[in-house]
Amino acid sequence: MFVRPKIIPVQGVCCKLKILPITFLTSLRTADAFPEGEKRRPEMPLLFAGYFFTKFSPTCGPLSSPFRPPLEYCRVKTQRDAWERITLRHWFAYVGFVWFRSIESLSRLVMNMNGSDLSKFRYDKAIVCGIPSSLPAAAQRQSDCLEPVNLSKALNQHANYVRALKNMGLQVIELTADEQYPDCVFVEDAAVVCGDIALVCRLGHPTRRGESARMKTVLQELGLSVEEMEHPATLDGGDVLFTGKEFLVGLSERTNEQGVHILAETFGDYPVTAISVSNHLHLKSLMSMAGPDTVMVGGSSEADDVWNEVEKKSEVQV
Ligand SMILES: CN(C)C(=N)NCCC[C@H](N)C(=O)O
Repeated sequence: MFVRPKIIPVQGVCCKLKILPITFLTSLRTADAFPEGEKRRPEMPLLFAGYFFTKFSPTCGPLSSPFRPPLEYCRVKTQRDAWERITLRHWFAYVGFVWFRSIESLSRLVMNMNGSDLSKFRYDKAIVCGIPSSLPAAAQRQSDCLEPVNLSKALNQHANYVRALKNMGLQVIELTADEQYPDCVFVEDAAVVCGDIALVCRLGHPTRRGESARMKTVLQELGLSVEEMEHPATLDGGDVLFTGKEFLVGLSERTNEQGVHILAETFGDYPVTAISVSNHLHLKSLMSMAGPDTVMVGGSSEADDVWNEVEKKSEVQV
């Protein structure tokens, strides 16, 4: 089942020819991403149509605006949905190869068309930290009844993770495990990096605050412009979801309003929106980016509530 796109009359022959098959395919894929019973978004095909209209025909710009959806991100529930949505872009790129004899030029066009600048997600370095043997006994847990951490399994998973990062061509900066800090493996909490700016966090849990000092030195050595958060602000990187267009920041047990405020000051080029998170550790325990403009959201009712708040508050709305 999918929602049949409404084709808006448009001036310009070349525009009409290119738009039809692409709009059709888009509507099919969009409907796939929303399981039976979930609210359909008939406006999505129109969004794509709208972009084609504005990009291909100078005469039809104003037509596109009333049909834009309230939020530019697409919510997916599984990796398969995310993959399908992203393959759609590859399909565009393939068509581009045939039409333009240059994948580069069309993929650039597709990115502009969707307003997503993929360069914001193109990384060349990754920082990781080893797992200390103190983790199973002393790391913070959300509940005492959780299954104990299996250290050898964790070490094995971590080694695979580092290998995967290296295979992607990233330069991997490997920090040694610090036994003083049982949670030090979760490096993403200690700093937020965007472009050439790094914000060293004051972590929300007092047992983790000391992790920031080493991270600060590493980021400075990488030549980034480093800012540091001070008392009373707290923020864990796990609460920070960068979509490429804005920051969504969980207000949680670990991240307070002052922390959100400092993040907004530090990364002034982007809108920053606070989202309430309760019953879960971080915003990114509930959702994460799965591709350009594609957010993977958990299936729990808490994840639904938090996503609803994102829909209401996100700055990337028209
Ligand atoms: C989104 N995630 C998973 C994170 N960014 N960090 C998890 C930190 C877990 C650690 N035991 C703690 O309680 O701090």
